[in-house]
Amino acid sequence: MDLSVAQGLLICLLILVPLLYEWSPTFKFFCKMAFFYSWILALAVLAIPICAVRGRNVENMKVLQFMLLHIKYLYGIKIDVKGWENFPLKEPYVVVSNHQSSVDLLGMMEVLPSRCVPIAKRELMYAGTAGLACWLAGVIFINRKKTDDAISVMSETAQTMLKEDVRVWVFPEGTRNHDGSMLPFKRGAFHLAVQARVPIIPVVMSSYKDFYNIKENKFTTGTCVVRILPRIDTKGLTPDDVADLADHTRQTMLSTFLQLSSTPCPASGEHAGHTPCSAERETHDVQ
Ligand SMILES: CCCCCC/C=C\CCCCCCCCCC(=O)SCCNC(=O)CCNC(=O)[C@H](O)C(C)(C)COP(=O)(O)OP(=O)(O)OC[C@H]1O[C@@H](n2cnc3c(N)ncnc32)[C@H](O)[C@@H]1OP(=O)(O)O
Ligand SMILES: CCCCCCCC/C=C\CCCCCCCC(=O)OC[C@@H](O)COP(=O)(O)O
Repeated sequence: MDLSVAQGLLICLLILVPLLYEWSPTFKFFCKMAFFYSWILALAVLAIPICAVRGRNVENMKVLQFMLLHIKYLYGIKIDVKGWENFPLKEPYVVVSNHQSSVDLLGMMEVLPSRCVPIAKRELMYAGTAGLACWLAGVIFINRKKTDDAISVMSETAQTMLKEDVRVWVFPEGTRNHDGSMLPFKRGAFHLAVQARVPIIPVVMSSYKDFYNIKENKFTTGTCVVRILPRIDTKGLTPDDVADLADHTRQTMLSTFLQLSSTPCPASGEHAGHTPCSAERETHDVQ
């Protein structure tokens, strides 16, 4: 290509891209998401050799946490954490949290306790450098398509938690949920807590609707409130109690989520397990 044509094209791009970025919310959203994932992949390149020195080790999660903490500043997202005192200082526990989007990574890194590893879908292990960094940091991968395999990994995890003093972070909805509510909870996290006889610490991240909406291609600056709720003990519970434990935890988290997000009452029956939100607001007194 003629040099002057190439220069002309480059100049056009340099002018057009910023203009498009300002004018088209869709383009802006796409750029912000693309940068989010690319930046994480690039940071992982730095993290891998540092983590590799220790080998696969939960202490490496501190390296990832430290390297990811600044991303909220790049995106102008303020994270307001309340309830730090509810994280027990010493013992292992299972953290359960709502899952709206990959942006949850920011809130998660803000409050991730020491020696705490997330349970993630197996596909994440193959996400290039990010997958390798996660593996080195001890992220527990489960195959969601093979329930028996997932259950046996979680049973092994119960042993590991006690033997190696590890905490586990689970998204009990089992998938991302963009609709401003919470899906019914899967039971793995609750079986895990009952098997290991450790408490559950619910963590609720407020709705991103004011600054992030995948359907509307919206990604602006904003504030997310992260609320760490009081522990829910599981001592003396048996597998027969797991369903009630999961329902109780979900009700507590959902009512907190609605309060934090000031979500208007969803139409009844939007998801199985919902109670009218006005009733929830009355019955749950957020700490
Ligand atoms: C610096 C650079 C850094 C670079 C990269 C860094 C990037 C990030 C840093 C790390 C951060 C990573 C963040 C990763 C987040 C990823 C989030 C996710 O991937 S979410 C998706 C994966 N997680 C989950 O799915 C967890 C929740 N799922 C469950 O708990 C499920 O129950 C299950 C997966 C165990 C099984 O699901 P399913 O097949 O759908 O079946 P169910 O209906 O739920 O259960 C079937 C019956 O089995 C019973 N059950 C479940 N678990 C157990 C168990 N452990 N023991 C015994 N029985 C169990 C369950 O009760 C059901 O029986 P029932 O009779 O119906 O009650
Ligand atoms: C050479 C291969 C290149 C692969 C490029 C992959 C790009 C990925 C880049 C970075 C990974 C960042 C990790 C962010 C973690 C976000 C966790 C997340 O949100 O997982 C989704 C999972 O909870 C539920 O998945 P689904 O909603 O069921 O789906």
